[in-house]
Amino acid sequence: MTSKINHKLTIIADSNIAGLEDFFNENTLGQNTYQTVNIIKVAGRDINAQLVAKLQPDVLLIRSVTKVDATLLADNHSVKFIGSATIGTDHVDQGYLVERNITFANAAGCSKHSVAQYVLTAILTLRPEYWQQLSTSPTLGIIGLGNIGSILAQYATDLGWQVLGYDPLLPASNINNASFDEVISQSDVISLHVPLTDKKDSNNPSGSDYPTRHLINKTALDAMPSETLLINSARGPVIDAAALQADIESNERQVVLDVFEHEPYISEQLLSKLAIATPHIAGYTLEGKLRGTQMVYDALCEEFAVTPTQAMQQLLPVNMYLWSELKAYPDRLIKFYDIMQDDRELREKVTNGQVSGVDFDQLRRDYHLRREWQL
Ligand SMILES: NC(=O)c1ccc[n+]([C@@H]2O[C@H](COP(=O)([O-])OP(=O)(O)OC[C@H]3O[C@@H](n4cnc5c(N)ncnc54)[C@H](O)[C@@H]3O)[C@@H](O)[C@H]2O)c1
Ligand SMILES: O=C(O)[C@H](O)[C@H](O)COP(=O)(O)O
Repeated sequence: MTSKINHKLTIIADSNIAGLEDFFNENTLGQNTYQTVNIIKVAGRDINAQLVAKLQPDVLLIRSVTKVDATLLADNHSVKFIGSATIGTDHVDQGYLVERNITFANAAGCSKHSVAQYVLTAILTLRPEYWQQLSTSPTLGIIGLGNIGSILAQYATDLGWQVLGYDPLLPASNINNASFDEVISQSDVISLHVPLTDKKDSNNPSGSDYPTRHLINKTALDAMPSETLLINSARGPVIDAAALQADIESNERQVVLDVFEHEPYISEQLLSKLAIATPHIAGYTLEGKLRGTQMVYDALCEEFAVTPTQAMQQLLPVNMYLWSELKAYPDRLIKFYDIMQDDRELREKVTNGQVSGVDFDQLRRDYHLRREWQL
C-alpha cells in the first residue's frame, strides 16, 4: 500500500464476521495510522458492485457468500485489501486480485477442529456403537487430507478407528494411504474435506488437475457400498445432488450434508432423504469464527505495517468442553453438541417444498455458536 498514513479508513464488512468491532477500530489498527476507522456492516450477499462503487472502501472483509471478481470491482479503484474470514476461497477470483494489485488473505485452518468435531458428532450420533468398537474398529475414509482432513484423522486414530485417506496432491503417508477407489469401496464412513475446484485448462489456468466439482458422482456412488455413511462438510457441488438423490432412493444410504449443491436453497425432496442436514454451520464455533477474524486482522495489520494489538483469547469465555471428558463419558455427546437440534431447526424451515435462501441465511446469521472442544 503506497501511503500508510491516512486520516480515514473505510471498511465494508460482512455482518456475519465475528468480533468485527473488537478487531477493527482506531485502537486496534494503530492510533498513529488512522484517525478514524469507518466500518460499514452489510449482509454478505448485499456486498455488491453498486455498493463498492458508491462507498469506495479501502478494505473489504467478507465471508463465503460474497463473490469477489471483476464484476464486483469493475467500478472500484480504492480497495487495496480483501480479507475472507473463511477457509474456503472458491468465492474469490484470486488471479484477478493479483492483476489489480489487491492483497488477499483468507483464514486457512481457522475452524479445522470445529469441522472435525462436527463430523465426529454426526458419525457418533448415527452410529454410537463406534465409540468402542471392540471387535472390528470402523474404517473412516477421508477424501482431502489438508487442515481438516488430517485433524479428523487424528481424532479417528485417537478413537482406535482405521483411516483410509486419499489426497492426490500430498505425498503418501500413514493417512494418505489409499486410492480414491479404495476409499470409496472399503470405508464404513466417508467424509469429504476438499476445496471446490474445477478442471485446469486454458480458460481456467487456476483450476486443478484433480477437480472436485461432482467428484462424488453416479459412478462413485454406484461403487460405494450401500451401508457406507457419506458426509459432506466441504462444499455442496463436490457431490452431484441429482445422483445423490437417486442413490439414496435406491440404496437407502445414510447421508449427512452441511453443504448443498444449490445452497442457500434446499429442496424438501433431498432434505427428506438425509439422515442429518445442517445449514453450513460445521465451522460455526465461537473459537472457529473468532480465529478466522483474528487471522484476517493479523494479515491487515501486516499490510499496514501495524503491530496487532487485539487477541481472540481476550474475547473467549471459559470453555468447559474437553475432548478427554467426552471420550471418558460418550453419553455426554448431546451436551457437547446436539447436532439433531440443528437438523430439526433446518427442517422446520421447509415451506412450499423447499428451504428458502432467506431462511437458510437467517439460520446461519442467528446461529448460536458452539464451543470448540479443547484437547
Ligand atoms: N462446512 C463448513 O462450515 C466448512 C468449514 C471450513 C471449510 N470448509 C470447506 O472445507 C474445505 C477443506 O478445508 P481444509 O481446511 O481442509 O482445506 P485445505 O486446503 O487445508 O485441505 C484441502 C485438501 O484437499 C486436497 N485436495 C484437493 N483436491 C483434491 C481431490 N480431487 N481429491 C482429494 N483431495 C484433494 C488438497 O490437496 C488439500 O490437502 C475448504 O476448502 C472449504 O471449502 C467447510
Ligand atoms: O470456508 C469456510 O470457512 C466455511 O465454509 C465457512 O463456514 C464459510 O461460510 P460463511 O460463514 O462464510 O458463509
